[in-house]
Amino acid sequence: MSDVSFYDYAKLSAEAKANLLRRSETDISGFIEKVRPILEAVRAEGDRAVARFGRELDKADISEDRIKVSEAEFDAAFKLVDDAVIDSIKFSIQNIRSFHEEQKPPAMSLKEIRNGAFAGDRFTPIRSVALYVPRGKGSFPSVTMMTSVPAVVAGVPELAIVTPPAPDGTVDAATLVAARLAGVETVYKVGGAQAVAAVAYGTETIKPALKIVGPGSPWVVAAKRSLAGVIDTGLPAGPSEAMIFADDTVHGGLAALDLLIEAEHGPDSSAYLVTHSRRVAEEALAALPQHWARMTEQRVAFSRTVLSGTCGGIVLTSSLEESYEFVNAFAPEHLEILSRDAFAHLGHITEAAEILLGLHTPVSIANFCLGPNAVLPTSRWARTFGPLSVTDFVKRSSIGYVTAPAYPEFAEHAHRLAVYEGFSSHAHAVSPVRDAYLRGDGER
Ligand SMILES: NC(=O)c1ccc[n+]([C@@H]2O[C@H](COP(=O)([O-])OP(=O)(O)OC[C@H]3O[C@@H](n4cnc5c(N)ncnc54)[C@H](O)[C@@H]3O)[C@@H](O)[C@H]2O)c1
Ligand SMILES: N[C@H](CO)Cc1c[nH]c[nH+]1
Ligand SMILES: [Zn+2]
Repeated sequence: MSDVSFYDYAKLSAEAKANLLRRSETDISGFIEKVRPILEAVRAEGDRAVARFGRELDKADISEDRIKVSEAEFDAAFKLVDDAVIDSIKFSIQNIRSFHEEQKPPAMSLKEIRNGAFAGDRFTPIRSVALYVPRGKGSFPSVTMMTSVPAVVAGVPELAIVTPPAPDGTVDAATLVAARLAGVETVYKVGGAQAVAAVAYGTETIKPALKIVGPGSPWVVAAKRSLAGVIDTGLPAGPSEAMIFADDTVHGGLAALDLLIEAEHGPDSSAYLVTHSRRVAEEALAALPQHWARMTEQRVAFSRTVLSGTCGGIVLTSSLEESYEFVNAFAPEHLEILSRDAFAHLGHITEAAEILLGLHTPVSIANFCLGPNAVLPTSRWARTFGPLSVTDFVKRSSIGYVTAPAYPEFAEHAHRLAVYEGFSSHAHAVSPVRDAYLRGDGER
């Protein structure tokens, strides 16, 4: 297909290579401006603004008294969703739970640092967390599972899902089923920037939360960035992105098949095939029309936009080393290593949020049901952030305990350093003044 962006990597200038690293959300300043009045209205008017934006932006039949999903709506959802889909949700939740249980830190660990002096960590759940489940260019029971399961494993006592209402004023039925099966009781019908504001400030119906996690459109990303001083906004998860790394042991048609997985999310997705094999690149180009012929019109349009634009396409390198270089520079959200010897490449890749190995681990399996979390950092944040995990739902306190026999040695060193730094009270607290109190004859 001539309208697919094709890059001969070795021939690109440094500037052109840098341009390949851009994402649609790289410049989000326009959205920041546009969400400001939404955030302000929710802060000032609460439920009234939430319902109004639901009607205006989601075109939903929604009023202030129907923002919270009722028990009757949960019951109806279980009747609406096909039994086979409920089975798949249960299969996925089992795997996601099994994976995340391994991440649960011990409630407390103490190490004897020196004789009689102990130090360690204690982990306690964050008191309240909101889980953002998108619904615009798709419905996402999968995101419900990926956010809810680690939160429940962590033991967060106050959990609530926020998700946009559909035009008939309902929440996606499978999202409600997944929420209940994962152990989340509360769901609010609010999405976009107004959802982030509602859980940051609280409204008459919606309880404020300490943190919000979950991926979303640029509206959600912009609202999170704007309210980062009010609520903990967790790892930055924006529009989906994937890179398919293929060596010369695979068919390019298979690489094209997997390239389309994340390219179909929306026009703002990013999706690249990188290969040093011209045969693979040409087979991929030739296969795309066959794959498009099997897709829905909307998904063809999204993926064509992505693959023909500046955030997607095929990158032909001159060597495996150059392919590794491009992957690491891009730091993708999802990476497939499509090779009959995938483990041979793994050691060369350091910057990717999720690395899927071999011919039988397409992104789809990881998106839905393998177990690792599919809420992942986008926009090159994989260079410093990891996937959503149980640790995102707990906070760590340091614990220290010095016994009487260990105290004198520590006091001596602390006193010396306090004097050096010029802190007189710090020094007095570990001086003979303290010793007098400890003996029981302190100053009166
Ligand atoms: N990183 C991840 O783990 C991950 C997982 C799943 C999905 N995603 C990404 O999340 C995103 C989901 O986006 P989506 O659109 O499907 O759902 P969304 O829920 O994030 O966004 C839809 C909401 O945006 C708001 N909105 C839409 N148009 C607006 C306008 N003109 N003005 C103000 N607000 C407006 C509306 O309130 C609407 O409810 C996609 O980019 C997808 O690729 C990422
Ligand atoms: N690809 C998304 C994460 O970037 C997850 C997902 C859910 N459903 C489909 N895809
Ligand atoms: Zn996906």
